[in-house]
Amino acid sequence: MDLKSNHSSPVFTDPVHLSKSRLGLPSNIAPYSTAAQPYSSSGLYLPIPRRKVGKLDDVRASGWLDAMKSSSPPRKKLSKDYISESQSDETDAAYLTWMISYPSALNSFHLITTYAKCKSVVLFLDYDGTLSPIVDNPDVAFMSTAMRAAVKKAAKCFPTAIISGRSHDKVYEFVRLSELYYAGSHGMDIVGPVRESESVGDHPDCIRTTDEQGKEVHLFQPASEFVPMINEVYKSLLDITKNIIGVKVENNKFCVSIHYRNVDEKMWEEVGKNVFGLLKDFSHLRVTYGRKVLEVRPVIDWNKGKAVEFLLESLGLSHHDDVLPIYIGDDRTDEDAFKVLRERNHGFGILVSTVPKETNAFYSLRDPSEVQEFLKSLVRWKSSASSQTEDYTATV
Ligand SMILES: O=P(O)(O)OC[C@H]1O[C@H](O[C@H]2O[C@H](CO)[C@@H](O)[C@H](O)[C@H]2O)[C@H](O)[C@@H](O)[C@@H]1O
Repeated sequence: MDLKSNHSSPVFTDPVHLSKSRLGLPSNIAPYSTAAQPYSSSGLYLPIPRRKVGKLDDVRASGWLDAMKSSSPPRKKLSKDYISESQSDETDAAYLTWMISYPSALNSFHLITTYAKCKSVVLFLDYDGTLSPIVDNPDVAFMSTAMRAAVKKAAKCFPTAIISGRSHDKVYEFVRLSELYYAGSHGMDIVGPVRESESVGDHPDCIRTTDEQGKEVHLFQPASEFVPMINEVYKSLLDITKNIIGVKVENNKFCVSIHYRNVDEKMWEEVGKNVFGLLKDFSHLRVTYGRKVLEVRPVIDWNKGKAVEFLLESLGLSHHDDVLPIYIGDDRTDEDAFKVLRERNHGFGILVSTVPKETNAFYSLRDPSEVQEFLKSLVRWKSSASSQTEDYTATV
């Protein structure tokens, strides 16, 4: 997608200054807070403050190796192949127990649609591990044709957005559906719809431009000032990790991913030492943890949860009780979005996982094939609900 941009984004925003301006975004999200506050329709600029610097991230100061391990649980399929039957039964029992708290969204489908009745569903979908299976080489994490068809049909029924850690362009290349909204780089690269009635476009970090198809869109890049720094760190990371077999460094425009999936576990510490060692010189960058990946990103209070709020607002769906946002994701970074929905008591998250995990989601699905089934079920439900309404209208 070739987006023409000539705007430089003031990331180091002053919340006091911002609070004087207007935007239809939640105004009362406290600076430095990751928790969403109740919505106020008054609508002021959403401050995007830097998180406090000078203080190391909790896991950055110690325990990053544990965090690298715990964010990367072994794949169930592998463990089933290699562990004894009794261990496997134990794993299944633990999963079943976990599912009491996080029931399958497929088994709970009737309950979900009963709740969704008369509400407008909005879909937020993570990409890797949700729409495409996790594979060793991130460059070939393609989604299946069947999944693309399911997402396309879902997008015909419900506003649908992809929220990914990958750069906007890369995730768009994989998904290739122009009817969706995209938030790349963990929400730091959003292409959203233009709605004349909304004031989202007045935000200083938001520009109006055209996409590849010539469609008018809002481009929101709250971390654009970090691009030179991210490029510098990307180059340094390539250099300092070049002798660690299996490391892959990926430039995601507003963040950098350092993959250790193909690195011998004995060398994970070496990977961490290099990354955290380098970041000592970059106090405006921090690290988050994904599935066998460390992600270096700017120290701004922006994440997938904020991206969900931004998109809901762009769509004019933020303050409606009859809107039901559903977010499906598999990663730690998706927890920010699950948390926002849970705390606002507005919609719910569905965690994709084959292993029990602590989560802010309400429901679970095992893998992308179940995600596909869930999307297809939603489309069937929507179509039958619409035809029932049509029948009723024809009768009266
Ligand atoms: O937010 P997402 O769309 O889930 O993106 C998160 C990261 O996904 C990718 O890495 C993950 O998937 C790879 C392909 O299956 C896998 O090899 C890797 O181990 C996973 O961490 C992507 O490459 C990253 O840039 C994203 O940040």
